[in-house]
Amino acid sequence: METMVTSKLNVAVVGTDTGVGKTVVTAGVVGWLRAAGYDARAVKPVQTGHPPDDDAGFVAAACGTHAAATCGPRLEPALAPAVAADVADRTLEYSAIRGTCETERDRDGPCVIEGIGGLRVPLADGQEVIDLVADLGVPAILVGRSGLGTLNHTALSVAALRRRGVAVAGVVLNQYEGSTTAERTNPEIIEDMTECPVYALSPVSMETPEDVVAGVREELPVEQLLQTVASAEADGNEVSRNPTEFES
Ligand SMILES: Nc1ncnc2c1ncn2[C@@H]1O[C@H](COP(=O)(O)OP(=O)(O)OP(=O)(O)O)[C@@H](O)[C@H]1O
Ligand SMILES: C[C@H](N)[C@@H](CCCCCC(=O)O)NC(=O)O
Ligand SMILES: [Mg+2]
Repeated sequence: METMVTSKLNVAVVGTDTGVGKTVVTAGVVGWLRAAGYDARAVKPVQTGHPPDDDAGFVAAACGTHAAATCGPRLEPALAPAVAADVADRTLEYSAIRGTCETERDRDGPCVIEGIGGLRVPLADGQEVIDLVADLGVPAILVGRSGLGTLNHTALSVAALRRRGVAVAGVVLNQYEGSTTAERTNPEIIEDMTECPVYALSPVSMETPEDVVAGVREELPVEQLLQTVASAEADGNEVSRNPTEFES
């Protein structure tokens, strides 16, 4: 399959919640792009829960170079950025956060912006994660859980992104094992509900950060996913494809 990825591919990897796998998917996408010869870089607009949380550090380690990721302000409280800033008596400025992401978006090479928690997470100055994604004008990949409960979270998140004019290039149902009826039926139901391409990412080895890149590349059709991103970015529309074949 000819790679349609352009050197200027930009995408936001957002989630239905915190802890759903945005960093794992980001590491896999950036790792795939860098292995394909693109100077791809992830940007974490704000990192809270730091330490120990360090998403940019994880992506950099997974890709074997600090050039693979960068991070905005880091705050210690494991809370929404606006709340963490309040608790830690720090000041966050939305314009600065947005400016950093715009600089990364406009540099040469693909840019992968990772969200913070889910979409309605307060960032700064009354702005939320979804406002940043909309302001950056890039398509999104939505990462969600695979099991019971994800229909609601995923459909609500896709609707919120669309209401803001954000093209949803695909949904990644993470840690998919197909071990429950909900898991097995969710991908096609979500495709019907959202008309988004749905990709299932199985559990991958987290032994080392590098394992994650190899695992995601093995489990996720990254090239196909990035082609839907490239199409969505090129014409701002969303792409749909034939219903996914999942054993049920
Ligand atoms: N496909 C996977 N296979 C195995 N473990 C996974 C997978 N995806 C996520 N995990 C586990 O879930 C944890 C949380 O994933 P991740 O850090 O990517 O979530 P996140 O959405 O980026 O969270 P945050 O909102 O804090 O940024 C990982 O540290 C890992 O332990
Ligand atoms: C601490 C977590 N890791 C995450 C913050 C998640 C905020 C969730 C807020 C909420 O939805 O209740 N921070 C981050 O992704 O930088
Ligand atoms: Mg993360």
